[in-house]
Amino acid sequence: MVGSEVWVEDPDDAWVDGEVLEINGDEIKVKRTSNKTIVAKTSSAHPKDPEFSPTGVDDMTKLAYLHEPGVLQNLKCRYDVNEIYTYTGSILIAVNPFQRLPHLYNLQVMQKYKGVALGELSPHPFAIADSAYRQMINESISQAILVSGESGAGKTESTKMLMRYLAYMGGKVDNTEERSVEQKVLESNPVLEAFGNAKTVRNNNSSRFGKFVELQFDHRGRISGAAIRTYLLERSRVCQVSDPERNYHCFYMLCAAPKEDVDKYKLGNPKSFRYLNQSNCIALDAINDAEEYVATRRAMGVVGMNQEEQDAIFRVVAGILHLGNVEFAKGKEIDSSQPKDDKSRSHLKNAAELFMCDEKALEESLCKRVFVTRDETITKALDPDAAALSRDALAKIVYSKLFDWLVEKINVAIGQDSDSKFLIGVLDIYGFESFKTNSFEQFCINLTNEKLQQHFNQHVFKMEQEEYEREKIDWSYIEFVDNQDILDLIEKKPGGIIALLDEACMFPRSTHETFAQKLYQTFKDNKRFSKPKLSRTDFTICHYAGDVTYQTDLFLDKNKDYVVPEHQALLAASKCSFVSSLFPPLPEESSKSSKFSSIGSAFKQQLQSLLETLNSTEPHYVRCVKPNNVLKPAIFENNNVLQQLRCGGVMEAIRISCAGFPSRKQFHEFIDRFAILAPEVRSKSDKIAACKKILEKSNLGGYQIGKTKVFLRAGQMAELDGQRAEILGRSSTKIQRKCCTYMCRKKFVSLRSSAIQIQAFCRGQLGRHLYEGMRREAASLNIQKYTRRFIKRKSYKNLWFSAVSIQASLRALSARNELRFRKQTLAAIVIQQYFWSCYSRMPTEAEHNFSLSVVTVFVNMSAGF
Ligand SMILES: Nc1ncnc2c1ncn2[C@@H]1O[C@H](COP(=O)(O)OP(=O)(O)OP(=O)(O)O)[C@@H](O)[C@H]1O
Repeated sequence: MVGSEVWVEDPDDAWVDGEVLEINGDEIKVKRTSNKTIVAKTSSAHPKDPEFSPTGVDDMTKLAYLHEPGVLQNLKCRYDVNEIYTYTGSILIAVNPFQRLPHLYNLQVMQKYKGVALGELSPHPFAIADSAYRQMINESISQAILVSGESGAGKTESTKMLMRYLAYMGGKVDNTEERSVEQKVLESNPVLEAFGNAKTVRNNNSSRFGKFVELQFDHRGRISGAAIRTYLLERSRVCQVSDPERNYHCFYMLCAAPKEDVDKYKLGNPKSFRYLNQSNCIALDAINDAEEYVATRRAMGVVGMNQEEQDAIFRVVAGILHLGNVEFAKGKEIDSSQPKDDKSRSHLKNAAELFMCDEKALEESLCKRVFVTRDETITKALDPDAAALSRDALAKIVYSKLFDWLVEKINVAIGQDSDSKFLIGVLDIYGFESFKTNSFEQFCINLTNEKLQQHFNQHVFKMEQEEYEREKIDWSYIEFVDNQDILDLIEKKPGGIIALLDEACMFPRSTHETFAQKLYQTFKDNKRFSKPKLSRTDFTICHYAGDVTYQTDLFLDKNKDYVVPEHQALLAASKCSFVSSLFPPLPEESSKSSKFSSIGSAFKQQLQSLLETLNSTEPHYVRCVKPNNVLKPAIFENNNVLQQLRCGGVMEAIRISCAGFPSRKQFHEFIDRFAILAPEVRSKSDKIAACKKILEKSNLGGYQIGKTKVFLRAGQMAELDGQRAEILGRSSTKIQRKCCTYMCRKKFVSLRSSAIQIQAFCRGQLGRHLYEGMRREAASLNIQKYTRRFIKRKSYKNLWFSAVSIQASLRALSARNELRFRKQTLAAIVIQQYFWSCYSRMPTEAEHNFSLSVVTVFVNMSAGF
């Protein structure tokens, strides 16, 4: 509808939103918020929820529109606020935050989730683990938690959280010295990571094997035993590492070990070993290899490996490194080979010492091959290239046997409980892979994912059915999407790809070309199989998650799980009991009959048994998503995430849901949202009747009313929203009109009253101004008068005061002068009398003058006072 908000496909951002400007047949014109206009196919547009909350919903099934863009928008807006977990029903989607969020996983959080129903608290792996644990206890059914996702998506981290929670719930309070089962299970992680993890372009700590950990519980719900099953360790990495990846962590740890260990194993700089220096990446920022070495040895102790065993393990690891440095040159005989130089000889010697086998025998096993025919035994020399291949084959088989031994040892140390009542299995397995070049490993990985996908589809389908049954609605017509045809193509016996590969491996003359031809012939009409136009040996399988083209070049070699008899004999004869135990003598029969055993078939068997276990459990799913390829926080790449949601089956789950009734709403939510279509229902207390009335008025068909929810077919929610938008649109026009009138009137009235007020004010102001002016003038006259008067008075007063004070001081002065004169006169008379009395006769004139002068002096002197 023109004016409504929609999602349309976009090559860069997967889905973008905008407002519909025009609809022209099968094309719509959409205006984006950036004002950019785009044209898209009407069929590819999806409605946008006008009521979508900016913080999203914690369960995708609560979305009004359960479609790709809605799912993507919801995950993105939650990721933006570090809400990395979201449910899709009971499936947990975990988007890798690429940053530590410790507050999400502490003990308090574990306590919070204990015993709380799924969905009551925010989505979390603890909630999934708790739900599995409760279901196991309450319903006595074994459980499985399947964690999947592409490399670096966070499977191993999620698995650790799940295991921690299960250990917390089922752990024993044990005061004995002996470590508990759950401690051993948790400590097995660092050991398996040291030997089975490596840095890859996609993950700095990538598990190069699949893992199924089975926790066994007693009738009280306590962990009583455990078992770890591993799948398909990537062997080729031991000899071949491409830049900027690394080999398995244990090699670097050992090179960084304390000096006495490094000396003991004749090691040194990792850059000096060919199996490590093919890549420039040696040290990792986030990993301290020396510390990891110590931690790994400690963990090895916890899982029951004694010092002697630990020494032997690292001796074998060092032996492999030395073996890798043995290079070959042409020997004396034609097409023969021998160690290239003294350096190679010295490494050969070191390898022999570390494997505790005979040096000469080691050299022969690398440079020669024995063929047994019906009549005779022929020894054939190998050329330098073949000897190098033989060396690498030996390194790979030793490492793979070592890894199997570690897993076995851990299992023995943890201990199985044969009386256990139920188990909870946690599967951490590689997700679907599709690279530029895909080899046998990708083929096996994708087979695993097809199998798990089928299991997942069946489960989601079952859950849907259960929901419909609970709600008592008719679900009979829902179609089930099945990938059985792909599984048949790969593993059907006889005639599947694996069977044809095994056949090819058994015929000595087969090559990857003949194998590919056979595939093209056999599957020319299979719609899941195709031959790429420009290739003679590749083949493409149309997997549930998309097309993958495989290169057959190394399929035959990689499928052969074959220990060269010379290698077997050499190491079985090792003086080190640990090494010889890795190569127990083969049963007489198998060593004679066929030297070939198929990795593909063995893996298929392993998967079969895994699926059998899973089928006997109630599954729970954790889908891990890697939001970007730069492994950094806060970057959410739509296309990338969408691809993973498709591969991880999340979109398939949604599709299954869409096949039935993808939109469902609780009665009260439905009424809240759509009562506008039938306003009279607001007064109804019967919610079902109210919902029915709304649906009747909207002229929809095919919907179902359950016991607590309304179930709508795909597209019906949009239809209802459209009707609602129309009514809202009409109402809003009416409201706008009324509002405009009201506003205009209000504005007019207020303007008018303002004008009047201004007029009145102005008039008032004028009057006031006049009055004020007059008042001011009067006041100024008064002031003038007063001032004058004041000045006058003040100056008179001052004059008067001065006169009085002058008078007073004059008077005082004259009085003083008079007094002084009198005093002087009196003094002169006294002095005269004195003189006269002195002379007692009439003084002479001289005396008289003298006394006069004395009197004068005296008078002058006193005048000076
Ligand atoms: N919940 C999380 N919190 C913090 N960081 C995480 C979380 N999940 C994953 N990471 C980060 O992502 C990295 C890759 O995660 P992880 O090793 O679990 O991926 P994976 O899916 O097991 O990959 P692979 O298949 O290669 O083994 C981790 O080393 C960690 O740095």
